[in-house]
Amino acid sequence: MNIYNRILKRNDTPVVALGFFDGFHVGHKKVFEVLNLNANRRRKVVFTFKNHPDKLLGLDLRYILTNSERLEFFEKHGIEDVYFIEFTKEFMQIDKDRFIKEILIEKLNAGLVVVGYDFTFGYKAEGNSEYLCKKLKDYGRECIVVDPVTCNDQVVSSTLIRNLIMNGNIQLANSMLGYNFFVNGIVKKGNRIGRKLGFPTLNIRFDKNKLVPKRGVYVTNTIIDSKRYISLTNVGFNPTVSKTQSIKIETHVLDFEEKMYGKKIKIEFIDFIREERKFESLQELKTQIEKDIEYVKALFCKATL
Ligand SMILES: Cc1cc2nc3c(=O)[nH]c(=O)nc-3n(C[C@H](O)[C@H](O)[C@H](O)COP(=O)(O)O)c2cc1C
Ligand SMILES: Nc1ncnc2c1ncn2[C@@H]1O[C@H](COP(=O)(O)OP(=O)(O)OP(=O)(O)O)[C@@H](O)[C@H]1O
Repeated sequence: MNIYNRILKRNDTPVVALGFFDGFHVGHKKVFEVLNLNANRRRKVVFTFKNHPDKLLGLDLRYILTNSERLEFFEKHGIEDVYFIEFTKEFMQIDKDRFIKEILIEKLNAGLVVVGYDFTFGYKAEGNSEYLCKKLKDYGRECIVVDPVTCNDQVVSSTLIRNLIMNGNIQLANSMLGYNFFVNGIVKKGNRIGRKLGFPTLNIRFDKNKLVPKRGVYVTNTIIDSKRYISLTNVGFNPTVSKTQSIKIETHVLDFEEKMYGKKIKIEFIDFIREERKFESLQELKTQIEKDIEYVKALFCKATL
């Protein structure tokens, strides 16, 4: 897959999907399915931004997928060329008609454009999918608008999924994503209290733009060297043992003892177990973690019956 940071003039007539696609949820997947089905041997292209437009407008936004994870999803779904553009104050000034004429027609030479029902574009998001298709047809180009994809009677969106994850509603978020929400990280040194407690944990360093689930304890899968292990993950400040205000993600992997510093792991979130609490003593924390582990072990026993 080619990644372009500038928009160069094309001579072929590619099929183009438009959007930010954070999370690559089931609605986004549908857009890509429609693109693939209608490509007819034309090159499959995505036009997207590196940074979310709302971030430039001052919103403190964390992403469901980091940029490299988002690019991986594009590649897995058949995309050949990505226009991965910085959303700047200058770009923001481009109005809807200039976007269609100068970018989609004169530069990308799009033969077909695929967007979802709620796609907006151009200065102040004044263009919508209906306007886009009408104009593209005037230029003799094809355009398809994908109907809203729903889950549990709700229209799926990146914003909704971010809120579910931030509120600990991982199961519904995962249904809407079509895969388990995950955080990739590199194992770093912790305070080495876990080992003393009898529950060693892998503490991770992760992308500062990655969305972090609500503080608490989760049932997770940890993927190490392509192997999947059942694990329990704590997201929070470890208030029982520390005064830090920076959020930590650490996972206790069941039946796993290896040294891991510097290695890459992936933590997939399955379900929220409980809030993170400040315990009066290490012994109370230890007793609670023992209960958490019993709870998770019982879950997986039932699952294998
Ligand atoms: C399953 C699990 C649940 C945890 N729950 C809490 C909690 O409720 N409150 C808390 O202060 N720390 C909690 N922790 C974090 C522990 O304080 C932390 O793992 C321990 O201090 C070891 O940290 P270290 O790896 O930096 O040495 C939890 C950790 C795990 C693995
Ligand atoms: N549920 C959905 N069904 C069909 N198409 C969708 C759905 N959600 C998004 N799309 C389409 O996917 C493309 C990328 O959308 P975008 O990145 O804005 O995601 P979003 O989920 O709509 O995000 P937000 O919550 O910020 O509105 C757009 O063309 C959009 O219309």
